[in-house]
Amino acid sequence: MREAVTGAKRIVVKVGSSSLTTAAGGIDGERVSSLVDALAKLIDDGREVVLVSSGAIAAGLAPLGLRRRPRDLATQQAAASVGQGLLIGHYAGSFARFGRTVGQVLLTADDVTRRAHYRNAYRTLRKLLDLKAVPIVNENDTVATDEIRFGDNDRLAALVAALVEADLLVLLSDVDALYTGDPAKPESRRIDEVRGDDDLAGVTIGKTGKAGVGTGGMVTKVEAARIATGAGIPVVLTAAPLAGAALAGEPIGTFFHREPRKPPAARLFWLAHATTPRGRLHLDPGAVAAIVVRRKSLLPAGITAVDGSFTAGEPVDLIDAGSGVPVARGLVNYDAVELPVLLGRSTKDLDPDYRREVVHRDDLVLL
Ligand SMILES: Nc1ncnc2c1ncn2[C@@H]1O[C@H](COP(=O)(O)OP(=O)(O)O)[C@@H](O)[C@H]1O
Ligand SMILES: N[C@@H](CCC(=O)OP(=O)(O)O)C(=O)O
Repeated sequence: MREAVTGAKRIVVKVGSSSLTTAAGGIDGERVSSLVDALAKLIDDGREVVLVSSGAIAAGLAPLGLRRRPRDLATQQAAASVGQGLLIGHYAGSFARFGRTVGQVLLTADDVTRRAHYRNAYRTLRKLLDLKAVPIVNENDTVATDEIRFGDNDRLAALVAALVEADLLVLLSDVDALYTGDPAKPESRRIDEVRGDDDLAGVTIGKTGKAGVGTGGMVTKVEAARIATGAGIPVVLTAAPLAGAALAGEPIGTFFHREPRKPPAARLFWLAHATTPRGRLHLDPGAVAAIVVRRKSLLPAGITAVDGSFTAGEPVDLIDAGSGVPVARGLVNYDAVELPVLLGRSTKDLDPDYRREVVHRDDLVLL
């Protein structure tokens, strides 16, 4: 188990807002420095580190005279816009102590789901690592709208780990491990390892901690751990001040074992876990079998109905019309308004402009 930690060559480390800010608001320079100390040591040991850091919104509060985390998206975005620069400034200064350069990478889920964007994001991260710079990733808060937003960075970190094919994901928070219930309650017990969903049965996974600056609480951390372990990447969850010890292989925090089965391609992971479908295509039984069993592309002939308003290139869910259950998600090749006249029609009867697949098999992930 600890070998998975000490032997990991490429590591994605995610740190939450609650671990970076002072009680009064604003970035806590000392906490940033001690995290950077631990990460710089890893890099000096020849490991590759991608940091996913929250904290932009929290860092922007004090300079804007905001007393608490705003609820509305526009003010959160303004705070993130002010705070992101400050946050990166802190990291740049702190990594400079070790002669290391940092690179800011701001991502939205939509960016990374489309094939060309995905390749681009991967290339940028890969090149930063090759150039021995430390990529520091955050959600692109100023442009992400409510519908497409992660909000928390836990799932983003899991998807970045899949994107860079990391050997390990480390989730750092203000709590030292996953507990069986609210860690403030004396009856809650620490969970050392999680092998699968059975180990989570009976665990009360709660919302954010007392700091009030985090977003997802344990819910999104456990979800992130599921996504990463499903992509074949083990996860360590612990408190930020314990990062160095945990990464040195000490039995600290909660270790989530990776799943043994072969994961789907990383881009499709983003499609399944990071996107919000813009519409639904209802499929007849033949089309469901073609997609689920034979892993074919979706053609107009098997679609019985369409709902939602989407444009070509956006994510849609493919629904088994019989049961109403979503069976797959894919990037659609047509606008919603183009589809009704094509439904149920054989491809050879269609105008040549409309002979392309509705969803190509390479852009499909089973749910
Ligand atoms: N079962 C649990 N085990 C551990 N922590 C939990 C649990 N349920 C809820 N929490 C809370 O989740 C908080 C961490 O989430 P959050 O505040 O979003 O942090 P971050 O900013 O690091 O993402 C902890 O402070 C803890 O109070
Ligand atoms: N992108 C946002 C993340 C928001 C947030 O609070 O995330 P987290 O602390 O990881 O639950 C930010 O930088 O403020």
